[in-house]
Amino acid sequence: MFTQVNGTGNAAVVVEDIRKAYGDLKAVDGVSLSVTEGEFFGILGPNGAGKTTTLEIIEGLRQPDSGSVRLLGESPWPRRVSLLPRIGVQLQSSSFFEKLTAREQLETFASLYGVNAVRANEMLELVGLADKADTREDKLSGGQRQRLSIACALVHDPDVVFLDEPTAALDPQARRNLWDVLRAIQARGKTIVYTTHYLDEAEILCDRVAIMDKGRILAMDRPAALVRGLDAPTHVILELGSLSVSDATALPAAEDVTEDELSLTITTRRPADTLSALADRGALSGLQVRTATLEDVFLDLTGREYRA
Ligand SMILES: Nc1ncnc2c1ncn2[C@@H]1O[C@H](COP(=O)(O)OP(=O)(O)OP(=O)(O)O)[C@@H](O)[C@H]1O
Repeated sequence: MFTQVNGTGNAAVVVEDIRKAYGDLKAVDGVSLSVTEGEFFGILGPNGAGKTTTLEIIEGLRQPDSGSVRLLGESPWPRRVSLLPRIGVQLQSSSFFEKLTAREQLETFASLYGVNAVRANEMLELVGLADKADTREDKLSGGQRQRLSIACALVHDPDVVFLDEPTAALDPQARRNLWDVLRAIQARGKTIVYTTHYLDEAEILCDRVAIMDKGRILAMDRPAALVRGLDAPTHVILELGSLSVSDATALPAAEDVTEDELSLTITTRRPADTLSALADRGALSGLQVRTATLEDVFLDLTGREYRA
């Protein structure tokens, strides 16, 4: 009934060649992907890349012009009621019931799904809002409201959770708190499909990512595999004065050495060799190591600097 993906498990989502145009604009231009059950899958890309449109087509909220989607083995379009209890959807702009507290919002969603209201408290715990249970939604901070909307998407214990830019517009601390929530959701065995324009975040959270630009997927793999595939050099940065430029240049695998008023930077493609030689010399003071990131992958794929 489900399609096997690389023999690792069942496919929760299978998308084949979906397209959606708005007039002349090809918002989604031939996207194919599959997501395995239990996987944390990220759809990444700058504003306007087509992430939301892709997600909404998978969720069954939008009809593609062509192509096919299987969600938990079923076609989500036209709207399929049997799928609704099995999927949780958090939209970019979440709407709540007016004048209800956080707990009441969740209890209302729970009752719509015929779920025991006890789940409301569990969800408040999961998203770290237990102490805000009796606070009205319009009195919550932006980050707390995001977490409440995720709790609402989860209250009926769906198998697949869709989150559209859940960490957008959050301050760094709130983003990190939400990462813990997302990890906790995955630890419960849920499949997560989420969009973000934060490449650094996706690199940390996702099992696999699809990098989108202008309606197309440019690359899809584990973040580490995408970065490794670049064969980009590592920068080993030391405190100024820990080593002379000529000594640094003579280190094994050192390709380039530069100095500025604060630090000495050694460029290498074999960081282990360079670092062990530095350790032998006791010259590791102020050590920082910078490897390539998904932003470098985006630059490599598009020839443009990544701008969220
Ligand atoms: N209903 C619509 N009518 C016309 N154009 C649309 C509509 N929805 C989206 N678009 C356009 O399609 C393109 C893709 O939009 P989409 O929202 O899918 O991108 P996105 O990657 O999610 O961007 P963002 O991060 O800004 O949400 C954009 O150029 C957008 O302006």
